[in-house]
Amino acid sequence: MRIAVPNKGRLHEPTIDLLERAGLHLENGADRKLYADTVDPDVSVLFARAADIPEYVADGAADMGITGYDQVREARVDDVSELLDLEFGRCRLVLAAPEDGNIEGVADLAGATVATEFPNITADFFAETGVEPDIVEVSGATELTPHVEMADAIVDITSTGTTLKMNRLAELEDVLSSSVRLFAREDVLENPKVEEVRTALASVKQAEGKRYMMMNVPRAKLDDVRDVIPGLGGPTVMDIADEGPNGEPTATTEDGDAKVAVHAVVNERDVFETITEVKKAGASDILVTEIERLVE
Ligand SMILES: Nc1ncnc2c1ncn2[C@@H]1O[C@H](COP(=O)(O)OP(=O)(O)OP(=O)(O)O)[C@@H](O)[C@H]1O
Ligand SMILES: O=P(O)(O)OC[C@H]1O[C@H](OP(=O)(O)OP(=O)(O)O)[C@H](O)[C@@H]1O
Ligand SMILES: [Mg+2]
Repeated sequence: MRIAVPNKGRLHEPTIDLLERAGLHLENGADRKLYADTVDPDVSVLFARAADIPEYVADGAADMGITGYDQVREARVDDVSELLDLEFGRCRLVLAAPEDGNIEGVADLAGATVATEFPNITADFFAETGVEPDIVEVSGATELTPHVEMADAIVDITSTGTTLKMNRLAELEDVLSSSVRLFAREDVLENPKVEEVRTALASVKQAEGKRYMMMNVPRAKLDDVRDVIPGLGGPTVMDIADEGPNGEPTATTEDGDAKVAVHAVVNERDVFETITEVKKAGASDILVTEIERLVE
């Protein structure tokens, strides 16, 4: 099973990082190599340009791919299926035109010229509107084209909006929302490795924003603590087996009540409030740790 991943650009690092966190550590992948092995002898990696990845997967140079949804749509590939939204590389393709010009909407673009790195997506967008401008394909610096009279408007990527603003361009329409996706060629979907890779990557996404909380709770207070833990499912409750030098239980309250250990998975944003609440309910020795992976 070969996975095509971006060889450079802004998607390279986060993709490699995700594979690592999913347990697919890269080996023999020193700079400028086309291929890398992973710790799994059945999974290797092909480094390719973000824009080429959908075609490489469709043509069989790789079996699975990780790249932007914009690139998958632009490549117009058949026979590939999306498996997972990896939720990074979030951006939008938008139609934009000079702020102080006379293009204020799609209707003003009949007979005009639109420059883009995404001619197929742009053509599909205009086909829906019934307005058919000329579409000029450029390979970068699209934002400059309206200022050198190459185009009246552009369809380009935006995320923070800084580049559009710097080039005095105003957004007119949303064309496509994108994020990075995992996908595979349809004829390999039955291969169990595909599901293994998908589960491994999904488990990293599942764990993001989650924390593991551990605490000791007097048995008598267990219900109170349970009530304030917003865990995924119920918390896990365990007896504490420790014994003191004379065989007596060490995990007891000052009054000699036995304590139990309570473990729970909690959303990161709930941790602060949960600590306050469980302390109030009688918990002590509270520990919060990160979670690498979570398979539900
Ligand atoms: N500003 C952005 N914010 C979020 N995601 C982005 C942004 N720009 C691009 N992307 C996503 O990253 C993908 C690749 O863009 P990137 O700029 O890394 O490569 P590129 O410039 O097309 O590559 P190359 O340098 O090989 O020509 C895009 O197709 C899109 O999905
Ligand atoms: O809304 P913003 O946050 O300003 O992002 C938008 C910019 O990001 C991308 O370029 P990138 O930085 O990848 O440079 P590139 O042209 O070299 O690909 C894209 O092509 C836009 O120009
Ligand atoms: Mg770019």
